[in-house]
Amino acid sequence: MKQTQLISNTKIQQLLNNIKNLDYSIVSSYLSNRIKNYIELSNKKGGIIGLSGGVDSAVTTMLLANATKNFYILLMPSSTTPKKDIEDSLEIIRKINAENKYTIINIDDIVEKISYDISTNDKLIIGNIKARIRMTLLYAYAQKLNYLVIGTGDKSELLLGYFTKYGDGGVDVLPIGDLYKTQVRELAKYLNLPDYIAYKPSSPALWEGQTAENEIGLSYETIDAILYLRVEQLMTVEEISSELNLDINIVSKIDTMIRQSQHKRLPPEIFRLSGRAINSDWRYPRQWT
Ligand SMILES: Nc1ncnc2c1ncn2[C@@H]1O[C@H](COP(=O)(O)OP(=O)(O)OC[C@H]2O[C@@H]([n+]3cccc(C(=O)O)c3)[C@H](O)[C@@H]2O)[C@@H](O)[C@H]1O
Ligand SMILES: Nc1ncnc2c1ncn2[C@@H]1O[C@H](COP(=O)(O)OP(=O)(O)OP(=O)(O)O)[C@@H](O)[C@H]1O
Ligand SMILES: [Mg+2]
Repeated sequence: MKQTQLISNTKIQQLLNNIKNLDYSIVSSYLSNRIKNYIELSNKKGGIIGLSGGVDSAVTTMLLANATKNFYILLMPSSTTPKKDIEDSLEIIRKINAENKYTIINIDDIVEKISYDISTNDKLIIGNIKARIRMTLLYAYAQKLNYLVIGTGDKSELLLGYFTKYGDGGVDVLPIGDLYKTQVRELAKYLNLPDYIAYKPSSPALWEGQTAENEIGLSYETIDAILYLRVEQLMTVEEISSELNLDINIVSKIDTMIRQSQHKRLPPEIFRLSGRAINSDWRYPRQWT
């Protein structure tokens, strides 16, 4: 089915109107407060963030700047970063008066060195290396400043596993991790970000011309409608297909992506030998506190 057909699907549009219908003033102040508290509870001084010029990092940067004056921003362009994304990032930095709180580090040399050493020109492998180099730089800066690494993943990407494991997924906290992409765009508008950022087509920019919707093969409108019915309403794949008038293979594809990316959302599996294996359920015992 063509994407235009999917976007003009009125059932999807109606559902999206519901999904988007949040009080963004409350969402915004709640999330900034949570960032502030989380930094304090972690005994850290502030937060560091990678700003790409995309809507997720733009929104999270605004929330961080509203949470604390102790924030720092890294721009880490590579040869595949569009110039416009760097300009848009600098525009956001001006908007929040953070001209003395950012650094630009071009990652091309490091990427080239690693790609050469492992003899690869595979765009996916190199793309994931880029994401992990950015993570490495953010953690180095975080330690230098005694800050936390503030992640930018949204609920749609987290559910689909559309991120690099231990790359952009390697962060300390995910402030917008419970907002679908379509909700993040609404929050961007509430935060007075310009439309060209709020509605910028999502792209990891890991290779030239890459866009999330092309790589996944569906629009975020369709993705979010399916995710919402599957995750919040617990509907079956068949029910969603009939509810949204969508080919069952499309719904199945999203369902499979959620299932196959579970490992990215959890700490590494530990093979249990004792009664107290330190797996994802384990918490230190209450009596310790
Ligand atoms: N069942 C399993 N249990 C435990 N580990 C498992 C596993 N299956 C794979 N793995 C491990 O996971 C690795 C694959 O995961 P990963 O390395 O992430 O690689 P992969 O999922 O193949 O690629 C990352 C995807 O995320 C997209 N991305 C990346 C970065 C940023 C953004 C963005 O939106 O900005 C999007 C990127 O375009 C690409 O489509 C495997 O090489 C393997 O090591
Ligand atoms: N050139 C870059 N400079 C700094 N950080 C970057 C850069 N590219 C990616 N990142 C970091 O990796 C994160 C993941 O990228 P991703 O493309 O998912 O997010 P986004 O660009 O903020 O929004 P969108 O998903 O809509 O494109 C970014 O939010 C940002 O924190
Ligand atoms: Mg992007």
